[in-house]
Amino acid sequence: MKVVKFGGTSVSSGKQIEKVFNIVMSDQDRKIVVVSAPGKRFADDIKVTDLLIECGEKYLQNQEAEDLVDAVISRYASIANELNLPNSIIETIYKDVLSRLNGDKSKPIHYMDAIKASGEDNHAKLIAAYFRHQGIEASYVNPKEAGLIVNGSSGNARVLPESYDRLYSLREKPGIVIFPGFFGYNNEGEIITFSRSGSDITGSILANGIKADLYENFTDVDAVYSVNPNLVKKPKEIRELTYREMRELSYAGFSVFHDEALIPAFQAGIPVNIKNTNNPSAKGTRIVNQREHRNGPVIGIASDHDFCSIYVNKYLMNREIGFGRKLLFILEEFGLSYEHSPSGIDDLSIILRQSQMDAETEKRIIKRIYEELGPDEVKVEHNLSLIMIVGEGMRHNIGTAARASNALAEAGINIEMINQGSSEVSMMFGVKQAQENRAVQALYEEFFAGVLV
Ligand SMILES: Nc1ncnc2c1ncn2[C@@H]1O[C@H](COP(=O)(O)OP(=O)(O)O)[C@@H](O)[C@H]1O
Ligand SMILES: N[C@@H](CC(=O)OP(=O)(O)O)C(=O)O
Repeated sequence: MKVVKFGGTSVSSGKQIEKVFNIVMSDQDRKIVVVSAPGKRFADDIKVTDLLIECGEKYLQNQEAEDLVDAVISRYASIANELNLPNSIIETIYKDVLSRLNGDKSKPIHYMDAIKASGEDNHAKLIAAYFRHQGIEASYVNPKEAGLIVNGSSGNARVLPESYDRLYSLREKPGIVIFPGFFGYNNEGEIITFSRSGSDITGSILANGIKADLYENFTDVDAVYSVNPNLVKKPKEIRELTYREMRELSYAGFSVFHDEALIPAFQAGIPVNIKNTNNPSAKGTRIVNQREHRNGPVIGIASDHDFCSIYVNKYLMNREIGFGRKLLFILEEFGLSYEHSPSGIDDLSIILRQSQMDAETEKRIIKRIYEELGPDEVKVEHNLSLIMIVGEGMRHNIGTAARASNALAEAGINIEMINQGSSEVSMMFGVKQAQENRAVQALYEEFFAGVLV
C-alpha cells in the first residue's frame, strides 16, 4: 500500500487534477492521497494559502476583503468548471470559507490557522468529488476523524505518537482516501497547521501510520537535483539519497521536500520517492536508509540566506566554565533559536536567522553580553548565506574541505566561517549573501563536473 502526496503545483488547475487522477488510477497500491491547496499555475501566480492569509489578516482588522474572498473562490470555481463538477461543490466551499472568516476572533492565532487550513481542507473535498464523478469509490477524510492529533503552536504542529496507531485503520477504509495536508487537530479540537509547505509532513505521517510500503511525493520536477535548478542550468539528477543527506539538504534550502517530513517515514523505515506529476514515468529520486556510493564525496549542494552571526571573543574563553551556556541563555531569554555555533579557543559565533532579531533586540543583546560575560569583543554580522555541501561519501574521502575552499578562493569568494557538522555528512560555509549564487556555482563545478550521481 502506498501514500501519494500531490503538492500545490500538482493540484493547481483542473488539467493538473486530471493528471493526478490518472496517476492514482494507474497503480492500485495508491490508496491514500494527500493533497495541498491549489498552488501556482505560473511563476507570478498566487498560492491559495497566501490569498487566505491575506484575507484572514484583513478580517482580523475588520477591513474589507471581498476581492480576496472572490480570488479564493474563483480558483476553486475555475477548477470545478474545468472538471465539469456541479456548482454545489463551490457553494459548499464558499459557505465554509465565509463561516471560518466570520468565526471566533478571540484567539487570532487559532482563527488564522483555521483559515489557512481551509485551503487544503476544501481542495480535498473537491478532489474527492471529482474521483466520485469519474465513477471511482473515494472519500474525503478529515484529520480529526482519522486521529491525526498534534500539539505545538500555530505553524509549528508536532504529531503526537498515538496518532500513528489511530491512522492505521485508514487501511480498512473502502476505496481511495483523499486527505487534506498541512494541518492536524490538538486535544482541544483546535486546528493547528504545520509550517509552510507542510503537506509533505502530513504525507509522511500517514505513510508511517498505515505502515505504507512507499511514500510517493509528487511535485513539478523530474528529480531532486544536486543543486537548486534555479541556480545552475540542468543540474545533475540524484537517483538515490539517504534520509540523513536529504534532511541536511532540505534544511539548507532544497525546498522540493520539507525537512521535517523525513522523520516519520524514516522512523518506520519507509522509502520516499520524489516524482513528477507532469512526467510520472520518470524514475524520480528515492530516499532510503543506505545507498551505494558510486559518485564522489558530495551528493548535493544547498544554500539559504538571511542569516546573521554574533561573534564573541574573550581571551581564555576555553577555561571559563559555563561561558557558552550563559551566552545561549541570553538568547533564550529573548526567545531566539540558533542554527549553528562554530567556535575556537577564544571565540564563539552564534548563527541565527536574522528575521528573529530587530535592531532594538540586537542592541539589548549586545549590551547584556558585555555586562554579563565581560568579552573583549562582540560583533554582529548581517546578510550571510550558508552553503551546505552534503554527502555520506565525505566520511571516506579526505580533502573535501580543501577542494571546497580552493574552489571558493578561485572564484574570489571570501569564506566568513566553516563548520563541519559532527554528523560528518555535511560541511557548512558562511559567505556574504551577495556572493551566494557564485559560491554555489563554483562548488558545483568543483564537485560535479563529470561525476555520475
Ligand atoms: N535541489 C532541488 N531539486 C529539485 N527542485 C528544487 C531543488 N531546490 C529547490 N527546488 C525547487 O522545488 C520546487 C518544488 O517544490 P514546491 O514548489 O514546494 O512543490 P509542490 O508545489 O509540489 O509542493 C521545484 O520546482 C524547484 O524549483
Ligand atoms: N498550502 C500550504 C502547504 C503546502 O504543502 O503547500 P505546497 O505543497 O504548495 O508546498 C503552503 O502553501 O504552505
